[in-house]
Amino acid sequence: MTVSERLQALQPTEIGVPGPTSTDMARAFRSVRRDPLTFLGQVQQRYGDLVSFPVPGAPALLVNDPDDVRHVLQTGARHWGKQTVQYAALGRVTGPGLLASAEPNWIEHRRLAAPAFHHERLAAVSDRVRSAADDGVREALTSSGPAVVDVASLMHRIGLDAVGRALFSADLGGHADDLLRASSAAAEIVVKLGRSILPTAEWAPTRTNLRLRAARRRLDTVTAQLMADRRARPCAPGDVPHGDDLLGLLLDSGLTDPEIRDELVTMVIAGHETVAASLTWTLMLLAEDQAAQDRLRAELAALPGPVSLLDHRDRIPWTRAVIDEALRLFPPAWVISRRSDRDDVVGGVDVPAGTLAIISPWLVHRRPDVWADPDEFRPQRFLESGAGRTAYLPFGQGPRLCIGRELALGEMAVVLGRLLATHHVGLPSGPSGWRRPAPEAQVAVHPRGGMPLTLTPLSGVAGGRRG
Ligand code: HEM
Repeated sequence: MTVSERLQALQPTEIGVPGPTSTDMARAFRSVRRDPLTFLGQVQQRYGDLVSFPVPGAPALLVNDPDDVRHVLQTGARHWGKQTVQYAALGRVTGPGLLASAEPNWIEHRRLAAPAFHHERLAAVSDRVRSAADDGVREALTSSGPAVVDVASLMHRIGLDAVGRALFSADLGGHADDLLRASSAAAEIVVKLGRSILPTAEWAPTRTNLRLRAARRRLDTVTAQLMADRRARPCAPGDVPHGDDLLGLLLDSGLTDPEIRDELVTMVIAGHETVAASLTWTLMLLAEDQAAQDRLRAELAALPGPVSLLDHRDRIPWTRAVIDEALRLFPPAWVISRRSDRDDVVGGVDVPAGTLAIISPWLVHRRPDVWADPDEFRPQRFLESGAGRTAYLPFGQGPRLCIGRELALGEMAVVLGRLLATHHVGLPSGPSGWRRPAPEAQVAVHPRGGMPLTLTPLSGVAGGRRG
């Protein structure tokens, strides 16, 4: 039976919610796989805020209304867990680490990891994140004149380095290439598995399984090395035995080595792909909007010292508004899924236990009833009180809210601060010949084919633009 025939044979559970039929899905199969963001947008436009997809067994619903989203992720969260294809696929790389875990003991792991993300801890690692940004910029930008640079790959490198230095106190330099390759390969396979409608057995020697195993082996080697290096490190009397960063906390927590490995891999994958993607889109938006870029540079230059991981909280409102708006337009986590463990009501409709809820921040953030001119880049809206906050979830909502939120927002401000203090960001072909790279929904939303932007040292910018 072909994929198309299998799709047509699916028997959805009828719950009286409109949505595409099996035949529609079979016809759209290729475009769904190629560009799920456009497909979801079209489906929402056609069928409304609650859309049913034809999958076998329990219903699958696209949930768009902000109140319904809050019900699934927050108020009713106890009964909407992570037993979904999306997280099962991720779990094949990260194991039951914090992000993929569908287990009730997830909360214990969260409590163990939380101190590594507390404010005092973030304040203490600001210097390290700054160094990661400085080193990345220095290595990549050696030219004294304008250079067209793929900022997507530059931000990947800096994002990975920053996570390593902030959470493992480790310069991942020696491992960076290996980790980048392994985590990108793993991420690509996770996406493929997550979209596959025909599950393959994990043991089967398929090309995907073999590549996944190779990526896992590389991730295992690097994390084992990180643990061994830390255990071998001498500890001064009175010090926390293995250090007070995330790696130290985990090593002293009583978790087993495989459990620690799962958390480390989770942080590497969750922590660098997302931040790198957010920074990439933010830089594109700033290259398109020179006034916003100048204002951000001026705000950061007016700080009494270098940008810290906590400044985004209240000291740099414009920079924070730019970041918030970039995360609205390009939320890296474009889809969040949950499955109910009991009968429930969503959007006024009775849904049975086992219902799958698909929530797309990409769609919620573009609701014209909440966000005026939703496709426009207008950071100012975040300076106006209460603007659209109920329909804003780049970091999720409820108990599974991103644990790395503060670190990510701080990192973005620090990296933007360091890069824009020395460089002007522009469009390679000038505004008239510029076409945005298409957003591609992978584990995070990345620009297809990279993001070439022109970076010019400030001394070399025409008119002597200064930060
Ligand atoms: C701009 C950057 C980031 C974005 C947009 C983002 C987005 C998200 C979202 C939407 C969730 C919730 C997923 C769900 O509810 O199913 C999440 C969870 C999570 N994120 Fe992030 N994230 C970012 C940065 C980070 C960083 C820097 C780290 C760590 C280094 C991190 C680690 C995690 C973990 C461990 C979870 C699972 C938390 C739990 O379930 O208890 N994230 N993130």
